[in-house]
Amino acid sequence: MAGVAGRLARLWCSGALSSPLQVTRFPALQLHLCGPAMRASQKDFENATNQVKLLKKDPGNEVKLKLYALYKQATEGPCNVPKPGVLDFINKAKWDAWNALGSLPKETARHNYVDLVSSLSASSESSIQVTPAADRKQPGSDALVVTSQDGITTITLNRPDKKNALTTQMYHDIMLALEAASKDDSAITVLTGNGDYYCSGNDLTNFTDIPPGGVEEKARSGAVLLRDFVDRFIDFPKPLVAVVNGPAVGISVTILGLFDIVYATDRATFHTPFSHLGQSPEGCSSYTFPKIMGPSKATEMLVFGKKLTAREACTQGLVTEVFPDSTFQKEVWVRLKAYSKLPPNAMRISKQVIRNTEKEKLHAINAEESNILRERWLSDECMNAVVSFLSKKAKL
Ligand SMILES: CCCCC/C=C/CC(=O)SCCNC(=O)CCNC(=O)[C@H](O)C(C)(C)COP(=O)(O)OP(=O)(O)OC[C@H]1O[C@@H](n2cnc3c(N)ncnc32)[C@H](O)[C@@H]1OP(=O)(O)O
Repeated sequence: MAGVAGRLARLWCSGALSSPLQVTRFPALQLHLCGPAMRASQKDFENATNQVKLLKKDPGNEVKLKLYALYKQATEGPCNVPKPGVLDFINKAKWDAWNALGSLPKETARHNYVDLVSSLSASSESSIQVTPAADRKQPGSDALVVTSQDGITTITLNRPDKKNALTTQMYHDIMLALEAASKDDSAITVLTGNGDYYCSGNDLTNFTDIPPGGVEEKARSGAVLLRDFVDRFIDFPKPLVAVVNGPAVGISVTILGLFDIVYATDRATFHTPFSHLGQSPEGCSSYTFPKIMGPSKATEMLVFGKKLTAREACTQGLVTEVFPDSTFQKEVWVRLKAYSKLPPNAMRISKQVIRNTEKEKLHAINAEESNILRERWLSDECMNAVVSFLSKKAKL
């Protein structure tokens, strides 16, 4: 906590807060850092110190540390008191945050304090419970719905009439949603589907949208998109949970190996029919599946296209737990709400400890799988399979 607050505060002093999230979340502050200095009066400052006591929402420890540091800097100037001992966690975190402000002038600190309180007051006036996070970029269509509630950001695939097949736009939107979720206040991020399917994988009509550069260009851009998409899952910093509400196909199955928890209804099935489609595994499954379930079970799925029931997938370690369909939603959300109340920083750090050693390897595997698929997409085997599906001659 102290480290995060310290780093934030140092960035703050250096004027280097530049990500879109920070820009939108603290617009007034950003204006102050980047534009001409406007000064807050002593009266504004006193009003802000009163206003802060009236906030309806707890702004969280990181923000409280920032407020503390700015208040001390504004009233006492640079930190010159002795550093508390390492075991005095709270006072040490406060000291770190204050000390990180360095020689920031008192009146700048006063101004930043007023701006911060005013941005907090504005956001705490909202009484809406279920909202897309205020600073989240909205997806480009309603095929993806993103909500935040109870410390959980939920990304819902919302094309039930097409079994939640992933269009090119949806890949982009999911990447945007993950990026926003990685920076928002939620503790946990969930991916789920609306309707009877979780996801039927890549929308096969994506293959019909051929650019002027022809099929080679299509395959090249598809491989770049696939690689970027899977990279977001590899790098996602918070606990990532799949709530598999029904059958899952193709890429929606393979990326499950990059999730931290997979909860499934007993109605779900897991199907990766790559050979049938003239394609090859993606989503790092060529590495994660053999690791999770052993090479021969992975081969049955990824090479022979064996469809697993939810219970089989659970026995093989791909699914964490299976729930009866009748109680699935209720049981899963009760559980996730309880998890979301755990200290978010501790969860994030524990995830890093579990996952970070493999990240480099996963990125390399993702690059390799995407390259191989680029060639597969140009093969007769793949083109014939897509044409068969599109002409309604073949279904899985
Ligand atoms: C950036 C690019 C990255 C690429 C990454 C690569 C990923 C690889 C994969 O994901 S491979 C998996 C591809 N998916 C499939 O092959 C599934 C194809 N769909 C089916 O076989 C069936 O639709 C089904 C088994 C999923 C469901 O069958 P059911 O009979 O229950 O339902 P319908 O077939 O009537 O489906 C309803 C409508 O939905 C359309 N649809 C379903 N899935 C897809 C899909 N993947 N792509 C495109 N369209 C899909 C289906 O055509 C129906 O549409 P209609 O009502 O207009 O007829």
